[in-house]
Amino acid sequence: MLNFQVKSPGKIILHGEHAVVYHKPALAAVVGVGTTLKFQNTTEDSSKVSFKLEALNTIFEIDIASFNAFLKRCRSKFSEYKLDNAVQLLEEVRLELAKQQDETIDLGSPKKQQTQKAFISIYYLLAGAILSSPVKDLELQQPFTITIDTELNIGAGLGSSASYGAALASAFLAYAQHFDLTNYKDEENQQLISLWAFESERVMHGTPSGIDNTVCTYGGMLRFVKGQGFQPVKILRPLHILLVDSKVKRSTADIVAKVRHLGETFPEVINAIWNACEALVNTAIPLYENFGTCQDDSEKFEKLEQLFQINNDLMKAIGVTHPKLEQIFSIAFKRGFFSKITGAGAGGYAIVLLPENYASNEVYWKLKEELEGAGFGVHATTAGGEGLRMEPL
Ligand SMILES: Nc1ncnc2c1ncn2[C@@H]1O[C@H](COP(=O)(O)OP(=O)(O)O)[C@@H](O)[C@H]1O
Ligand SMILES: C[C@@](O)(CCOP(=O)(O)O)CC(=O)O
Repeated sequence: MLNFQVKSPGKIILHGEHAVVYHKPALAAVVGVGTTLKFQNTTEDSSKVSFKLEALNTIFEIDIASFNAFLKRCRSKFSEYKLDNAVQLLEEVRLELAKQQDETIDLGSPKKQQTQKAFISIYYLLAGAILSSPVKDLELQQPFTITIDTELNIGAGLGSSASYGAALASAFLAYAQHFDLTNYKDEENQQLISLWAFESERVMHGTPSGIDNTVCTYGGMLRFVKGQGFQPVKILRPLHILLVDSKVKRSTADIVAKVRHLGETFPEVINAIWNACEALVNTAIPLYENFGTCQDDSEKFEKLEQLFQINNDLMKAIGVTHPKLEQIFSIAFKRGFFSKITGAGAGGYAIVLLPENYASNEVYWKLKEELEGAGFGVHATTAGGEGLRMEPL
């Protein structure tokens, strides 16, 4: 196997977060920041493959002989490995890793839970890719090193987990010869990457909708309905977005559970909000699609700003705002910009819609300065660019 790297983007949800969990459509787009995975063959004489996770300051090592013994046990349990056995395989991986605590070298990271989930994903996706390989009885052979670094803040609504999962999935699937660097973009291969990235998402937060792994794999902007798949939204040019990090930590799984409880307590009220989110997504799509088709887009842009506002108010109604996010919204509003929660909310990132010529607008620089002065992380990017890509190193 040649040395290679994977660039896997993060994402924003433009509209429809939370509603998407209840099978309503959502609109998501990749952003210009993401995860980089480097696969390098090791020349040293080693009996281990190793994973350097820069963001967690941790190294995870897998002993080749014990991993192959694990594969052998799995092959005897699941006669022909298919994704239908995924639930069972994940259980086997959890048991195996619990037995192998010693294999983990923790470099003093306090982020134990994050680290544990990151390790489970590696073991699970590597085993899954090899067990389902078109090469019969494939095993781990030569030692290799995988280094993963990210520009995404973890657990903040930019899809760091899906970006991580898709990077791992593509690397392991290529290693297990499902495809190579020339054909990974074929439809069936992208489907496979997204499927395994979804499996990693299940490790991270239980019952993901699947929107994050889909958009991160395919890229662009897309309309997604849980259980039904997605359609690309054909945009003429990427959208300009300001990512604003509230620096408030939160867990997607906890917020989704809280919102679910609210919906169970007031089903009619909350269902009305999900219906409004659906109408909002359907109204927004033609605006995004037509953006850039004529010289003056100002009317469309103003409508999108209004939809940002309505969407954000709907999110506030389900209780997923935070005083720090409110501070961001009010700073942006004061300067004439529209912003909203993206992803689970209750912290994490807010997004501000930027006009085409924002960089030559003095008010934009004032906005940036004021947000930074208030202690927020600010990063201007585009939404709707390229999805996951693999290239030789
Ligand atoms: N670069 C990375 N390296 C290792 N693990 C990562 C990385 N990025 C994300 N993760 C994993 O993803 C989890 C975060 O998932 P989640 O709470 O859904 O956040 P997000 O909204 O950013 O996707 C972390 O606990 C960690 O296990
Ligand atoms: C709230 C939700 O709609 C989006 C969560 O996004 P994130 O994990 O905050 O990036 C949940 C989901 O789609 O699984």
